[in-house]
Amino acid sequence: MLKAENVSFRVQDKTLLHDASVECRPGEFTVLMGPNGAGKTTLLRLLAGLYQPSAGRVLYHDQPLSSFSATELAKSRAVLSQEIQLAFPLSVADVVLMGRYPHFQRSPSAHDRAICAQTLAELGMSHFADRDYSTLSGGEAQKVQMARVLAQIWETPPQGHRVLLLDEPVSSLDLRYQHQLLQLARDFSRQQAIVVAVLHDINLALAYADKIVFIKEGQIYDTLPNPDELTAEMLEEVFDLAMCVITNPLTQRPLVIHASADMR
Ligand SMILES: Nc1ncnc2c1ncn2[C@@H]1O[C@H](COP(=O)(O)OP(=O)(O)OP(=O)(O)O)[C@@H](O)[C@H]1O
Repeated sequence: MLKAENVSFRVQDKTLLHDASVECRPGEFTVLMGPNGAGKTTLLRLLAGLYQPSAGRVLYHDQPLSSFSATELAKSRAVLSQEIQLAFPLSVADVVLMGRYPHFQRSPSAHDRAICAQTLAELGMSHFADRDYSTLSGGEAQKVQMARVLAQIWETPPQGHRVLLLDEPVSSLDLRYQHQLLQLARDFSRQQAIVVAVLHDINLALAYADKIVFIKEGQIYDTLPNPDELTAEMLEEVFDLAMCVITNPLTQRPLVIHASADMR
């Protein structure tokens, strides 16, 4: 279990997140949603241990996240950030291999390379292995970064569960790959991994999330353990848009349609 207990995060005199509590369980795909600047990335980075809470605590397997060493964490917790810039030229294969850095000393084993080849294949990117990463399109680069984080936590550690934290992982992907990547993330959670993703598309969240956490103005507005119970009223409050929840004729699941705030 990965758990935030009453966490707050302040920078100088500004509170970016206030008193947030969330529980992310193995086997579960949790989605964080909310308006721009609400605090989603801040919460994800707190869950990752990349930020230290100003108040409250983050627990991983019932122990403070801060009690784990960086190397220990890197073997079981991977983070896909929004913008990734490389300072020097690398091939796609080398970028994916970066995910294996916590697992080898001087040079990667055949096993490390095999895992990287497999994750690149999972993302349909094998044929890009030798390409200069800097020449990739935004969507291609996003798929390669997903292959990198999957390679990092491909194997379950002897104790505990793997944690995959994804910040807007489909922002550059076409519709088909948005579904493919989220399917992959959900399948990954089903191997008893903890998966948390920040998404902006409520319909994708509804299609893939086991739990949706809504964040607004630096606070958790609501947590929906069953996304099918989503109401238009709640969405209107969070996003300040006119919303309607209908049934998707293709899936028979809830589908959200929206219009400008003037329609409310
Ligand atoms: N280092 C910082 N100093 C001051 N303000 C910051 C800092 N980092 C983030 N913020 C502010 O904190 C707020 C929350 O940021 P965060 O990145 O968590 O939002 P978000 O919900 O992920 O937004 P988006 O949907 O736009 O990505 C924003 O208003 C942001 O400008």
